[in-house]
Amino acid sequence: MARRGPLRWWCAGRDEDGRTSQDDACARTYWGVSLSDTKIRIGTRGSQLALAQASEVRARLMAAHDLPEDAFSIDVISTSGDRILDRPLSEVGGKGLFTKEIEAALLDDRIDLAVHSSKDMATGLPDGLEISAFLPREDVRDVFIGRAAKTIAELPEGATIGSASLRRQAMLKRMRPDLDVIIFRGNVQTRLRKLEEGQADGTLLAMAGLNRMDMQHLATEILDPEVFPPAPGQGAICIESRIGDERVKRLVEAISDRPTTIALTAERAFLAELDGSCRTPIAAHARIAGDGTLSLHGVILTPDGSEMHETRREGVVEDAELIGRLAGRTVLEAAGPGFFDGWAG
Ligand SMILES: NCc1[nH]cc(CCC(=O)O)c1CC(=O)O
Repeated sequence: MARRGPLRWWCAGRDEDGRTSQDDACARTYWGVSLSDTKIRIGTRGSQLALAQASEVRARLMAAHDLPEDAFSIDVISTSGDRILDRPLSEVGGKGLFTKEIEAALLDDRIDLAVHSSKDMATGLPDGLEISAFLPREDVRDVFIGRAAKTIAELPEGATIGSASLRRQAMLKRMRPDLDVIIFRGNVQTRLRKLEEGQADGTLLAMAGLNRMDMQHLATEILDPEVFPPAPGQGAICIESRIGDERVKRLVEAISDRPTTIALTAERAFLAELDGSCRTPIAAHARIAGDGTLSLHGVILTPDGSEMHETRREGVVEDAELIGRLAGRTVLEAAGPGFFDGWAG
């Protein structure tokens, strides 16, 4: 892959007297390469949540490597998922929608690393790219934001709930078959505006996103992940980069979180085993207990919630991938061959 010039890295270095200067004389040597004029380009979507996540990555990298803010640029890339707002994701082509254009920028060497919500990432990445780090996981739970009532249980008969997530729709329908779920696409701000306009009596969002935008006060009910398990990867920011880009690899290694990486390995293996896309309601939640045991809760449902298969599996963290795969196989077997027919389309 073509690389831009020498491996130099812009750095507002400090000389011995603490003065800040930017010339080569002050450039520190970083992993044997001189720090000079090249910024680390962070690619991200442009939503408020995406920008909050990109800033968090930048802040962690600055702290881990003692770098100034302007050693980085945050480059906003618009994705088809941001532009197509009138159809559910499952109809327009699934998970790749929020990542395709950003991955193209990585492959073209227009950015150096991409910041994503892990739950928006397909299990198969384009050739040449890898997930090089998972950040420490935020709250994994879903929340209900209600207008007609504070909790799902208290909603009036036949209330309308806005959501674009098949998983949330299926689990809601399972709890309350009388509810009417309508498509709510768009970023968090768009969905909240639709709710305010009265287009629905409530919506469901991830606590993690609200926390990152300092909007946690909007939640009227926090849902128990045992009863309402999250999407695989929910609450975890990941960094995607080019395979073989040693500079980025070493840069992000310092902010990678091991427990999150292990949990996400299990959840994403579960998803991969089910060949999960946005067309399949799938939930998965992996945790590491105090004694170091990894446990995974995996669920699949029909979109109307009428049928659900779940499994729980435990093991050692080294078996994260295997635990996810076996859990996937277990629910597939329980569901039987006809489960995905008819609606998986
Ligand atoms: N598909 C949108 C999306 N992707 C990740 C999050 C939340 C943040 C996270 O899970 O890390 C959201 C919004 C939501 O579901 O409320």
